[in-house]
Amino acid sequence: MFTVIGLMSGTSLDGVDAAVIRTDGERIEGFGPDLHLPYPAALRQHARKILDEATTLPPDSPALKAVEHEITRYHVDAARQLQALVPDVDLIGFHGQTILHAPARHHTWQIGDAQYLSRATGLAVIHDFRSADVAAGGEGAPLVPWFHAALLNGASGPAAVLNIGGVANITLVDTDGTIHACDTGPGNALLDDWALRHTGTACDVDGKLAAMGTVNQTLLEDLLADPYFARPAPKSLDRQTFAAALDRVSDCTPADGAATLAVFSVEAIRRTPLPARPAHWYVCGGGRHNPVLMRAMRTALGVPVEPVERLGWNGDALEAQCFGFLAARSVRGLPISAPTITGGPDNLSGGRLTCAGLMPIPAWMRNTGAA
Ligand SMILES: Nc1ncnc2c1ncn2[C@@H]1O[C@H](COP(=O)(O)OP(=O)(O)OP(=O)(O)O)[C@@H](O)[C@H]1O
Ligand SMILES: CC(=O)N[C@H]1[C@@H]2OC[C@@H](O2)[C@@H](O)[C@@H]1O[C@H](C)C(=O)O
Repeated sequence: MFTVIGLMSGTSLDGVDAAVIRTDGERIEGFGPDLHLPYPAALRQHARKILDEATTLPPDSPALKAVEHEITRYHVDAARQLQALVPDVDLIGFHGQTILHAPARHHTWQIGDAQYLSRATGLAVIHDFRSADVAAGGEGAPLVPWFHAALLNGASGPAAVLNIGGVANITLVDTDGTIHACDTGPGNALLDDWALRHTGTACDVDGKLAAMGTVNQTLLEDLLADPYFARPAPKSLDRQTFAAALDRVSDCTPADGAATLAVFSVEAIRRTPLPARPAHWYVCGGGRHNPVLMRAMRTALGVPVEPVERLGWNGDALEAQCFGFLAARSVRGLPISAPTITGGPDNLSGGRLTCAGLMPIPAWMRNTGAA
């Protein structure tokens, strides 16, 4: 068993989620403390600019390097806070910040300085989780399904775990244990951008704006006509894939636009082609705090839709815990992707190990022969 700190900064660009997990990458012995370190507004803006320009940015761009350093600094801070609470951590799983995801061009780009994180914490860091699968022809996302399946621990299916982050993704564990997954469509990202544009707040807090609006059905069907939604899984998205939807709803009132974008996310979930209809949906990610999204999903799906807390899970820390879990899988050479999850050719391991400078070889590395 390893004690691992998992670090995740998602597509919402809202900050770092950090969590401690005890796991061997197969079984989960337990969880330690978790925390969220929000990015200040200026860093969000800078990171957003990098993300918007990522298709043309050279990797050595000074602006990119500055944002990468600043983002890593928050990860260092988060990891150190957890180290102060849990002194015997073995390693770190560090997702980094996705600024571009283009698997069709064999490219996925997470920024973050693993050397700096390793040096500052004295710990070995597993990072770059997605590129091995993308290089092999897979989508490189979503990667959370192995973790969802381990948490479900053979519970009778078919059950769906839905993450509503900036992008939304689903894991379906079928009755025979097969894990199916894909990104379903937008999650909160469009709503966040719309809310920022019209209210100056980073998100539509508690869905208050959307709740006052009426869905524009013509626009909604127009948005859902995108071929992505009919494509079978596995499939994955960049945060900006549906950014043009904001222009398409630009003539709506702020409230109607928010209502239409909220139902866009929900209908994209409902229309996702799945091999089995889930009898139960468990929801994690920030979108489960939005009552408009949750209400619309209950109406659209017609089966129980509940936050993952119903299963005793922590829906805000789940992705951070996941990258701790995947780090443990990585050091053991276990798969973190699979053909039914990311569409790659095989069950593949992934992640890269970075140890800063002359750090003493950790005990776990001697035991696993990974050194
Ligand atoms: N009270 C709330 N009301 C409405 N929306 C909320 C609320 N709380 C959180 N959110 C939404 O949740 C988002 C953050 O969700 P989360 O942290 O799961 O995203 P992420 O991990 O960055 O994304 P991804 O999973 O795509 O990487 C916020 O940007 C916001 O849109
Ligand atoms: C490329 C990338 O960072 N994708 C994220 C994003 O955020 C949600 C969805 O799109 C998911 O595919 C993935 O994150 C989770 C943690 C995953 O890999 O499972």
